[in-house]
Amino acid sequence: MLSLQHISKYYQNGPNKAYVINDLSLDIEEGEFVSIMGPSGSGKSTLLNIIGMLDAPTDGYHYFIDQPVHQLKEKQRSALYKQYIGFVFQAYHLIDELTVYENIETPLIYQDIKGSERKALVADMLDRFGIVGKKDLFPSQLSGGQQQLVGVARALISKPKLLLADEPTGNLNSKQGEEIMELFRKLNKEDGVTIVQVTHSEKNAQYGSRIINLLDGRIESSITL
Ligand SMILES: Nc1ncnc2c1ncn2[C@@H]1O[C@H](COP(=O)(O)OP(=O)(O)OP(=O)(O)O)[C@@H](O)[C@H]1O
Repeated sequence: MLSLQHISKYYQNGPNKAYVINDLSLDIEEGEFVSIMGPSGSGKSTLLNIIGMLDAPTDGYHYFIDQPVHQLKEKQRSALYKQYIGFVFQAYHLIDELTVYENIETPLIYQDIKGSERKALVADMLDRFGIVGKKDLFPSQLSGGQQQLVGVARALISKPKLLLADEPTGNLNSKQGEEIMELFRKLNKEDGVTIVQVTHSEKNAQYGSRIINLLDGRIESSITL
């Protein structure tokens, strides 16, 4: 599904280059559920953002669904992202002024999907996530776990092939966190969604099929579970 080859990302620090990702190569197959771990500052979020095309590497080759991402123009990258990728963030990134319903609907509006179809898709998603009764509430009126469910529902509404999650349970209590992990497991096993998550939790990492440990912007180990 994706291939990173000799990827580096550095920031120019006076005359020095501060490497955040250092000559990293990684292939991820369709259907995998990969957990990225490593100490703070090891480059986990940067790597996830590069995979999700939200950040561009300074060097290297990046292929996604056979497209050479490193050669694409911004507009083409953004079209690829919209078609194939869903992103879940630790801090939810919901829009405060929109209701639950409207938050979930937003990606469909960007995809120019017509009103009646949007309505049916959002209704399905609300039903599936058991949040029909919350649809007219605003994010601030929900618990953290419920907000993250909305974040995941929004990421999934456009049926992405690749779901990226940066510490998706970071702000949740352990029960809420388990629910999100169970949901990811189901999405991966039953719906075939490829998942890459960044996590500090060994327990959450075990939900996946492979654990990649980063250290100083390099892969220290890759363990298949
Ligand atoms: N704009 C920038 N300029 C300079 N350095 C940066 C910039 N953005 C990120 N970095 C550095 O990149 C390094 C890796 O950051 P990243 O967020 O990828 O780490 P992480 O492993 O996800 O950390 P954490 O677990 O704390 O979230 C950090 O040392 C950070 O200071």
